Amino acid sequence: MREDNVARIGDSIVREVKVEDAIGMVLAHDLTQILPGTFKGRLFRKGHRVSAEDIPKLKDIGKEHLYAIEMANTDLHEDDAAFRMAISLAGDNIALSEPHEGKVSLKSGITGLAVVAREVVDGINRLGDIALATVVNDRVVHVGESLAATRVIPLLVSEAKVIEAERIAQSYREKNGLSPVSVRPFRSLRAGLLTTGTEVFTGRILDQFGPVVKAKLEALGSEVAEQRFAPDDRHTIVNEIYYFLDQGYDMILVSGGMSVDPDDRTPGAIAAAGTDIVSYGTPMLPGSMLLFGYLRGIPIFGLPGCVMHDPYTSFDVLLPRVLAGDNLAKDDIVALGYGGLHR
Ligand SMILES: Nc1nc2c(c(=O)[nH]1)N[C@H]1C(S)=C(S)[C@@H](COP(=O)(O)OP(=O)(O)OC[C@H]3O[C@@H](n4cnc5c(N)ncnc54)[C@H](O)[C@@H]3O)O[C@H]1N2
Ligand code: MOO
Repeated sequence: MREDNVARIGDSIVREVKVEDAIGMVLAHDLTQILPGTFKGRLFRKGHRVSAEDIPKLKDIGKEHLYAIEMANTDLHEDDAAFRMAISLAGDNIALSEPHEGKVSLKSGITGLAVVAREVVDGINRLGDIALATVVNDRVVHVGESLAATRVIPLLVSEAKVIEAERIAQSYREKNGLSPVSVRPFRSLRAGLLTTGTEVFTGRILDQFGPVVKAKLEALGSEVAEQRFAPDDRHTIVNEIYYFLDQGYDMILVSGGMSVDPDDRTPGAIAAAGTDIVSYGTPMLPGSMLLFGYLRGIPIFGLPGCVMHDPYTSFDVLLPRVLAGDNLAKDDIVALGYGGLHR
């Protein structure tokens, strides 16, 4: 085996070996092929023993040299470092992928709400040489969906850096009693849905709110236990809200009549029923006319027409928070404005 070019990565010594001279050598890391539009992935796995047939394939992906590594015991291989960071971050309902091209993904084991501690993410990314990319906090994730991925930038990284990342994760865990990356499960709630609108009540037009709201709740493991209808009349709407309270439903939804017309009676009726209104008006588009409050401790939503029409509104942000058990306050609504323009 003829060796040229000896270098250091961290405290380790790496030798570049020409691929022609590498038959019998064991690959030190995954090797990636990219065929634009067709394929991007691992062509050779770490640990693969190079054979004569591999040489043209290695040249096709631009490899003229391979690394032979003498690892210092103060360094970690990219796969091992990424895996250790992932373990230190992972909490409830998280499953880890195998290391793949130096990357480990943290995936959800359930449908639930992502918990991602931004201070930990920023703290780890400030260290340099290691990368942690995540989804944003409070996002809905489904089974198998990635919340976060760890990756090391050089092939080998000083173990001290990984220990520092682990310390950041551990100190967050001690302070907050939960892991920096986890998934909160949803409660299964039974909701009453009151659909307002004289045009719907009288049969002039067909209800389109019911199917949309039912599908949204079911997708998160809850249900519309009963749907009722009311004309644009404040007294009737108040009485129907009390009917739902008497039934003991966990959540009350009132659709339609949320805007500025004289026939828009819903916000007034929800207030007249005695609701503690957290906010009427939500700084997100679509969904700005949404109302959220609590009536005798039961979450109650006033749902504007856009919920029926737009696939992603303020309802799609706040409903999962309620299902995860959050008690929403004014500041939670205020925070939706920044980044809340979706139309
Ligand atoms: N001048 C302004 N106009 C509007 C404003 C505003 O602030 N100033 N806000 C807009 C926003 S944002 C929304 S969202 C909409 C709708 O608000 P509403 O909740 O009051 O909706 P409605 O007036 O009740 O209905 C609008 C539209 O949808 C039809 N509808 C209602 N319910 C049903 C149902 N169950 N099934 C089928 N169709 C339904 C209704 O007949 C109307 O055609 O207001 C903007 N305008
Ligand atoms: O409540 Mo409207 O949503 O902003 O479309």
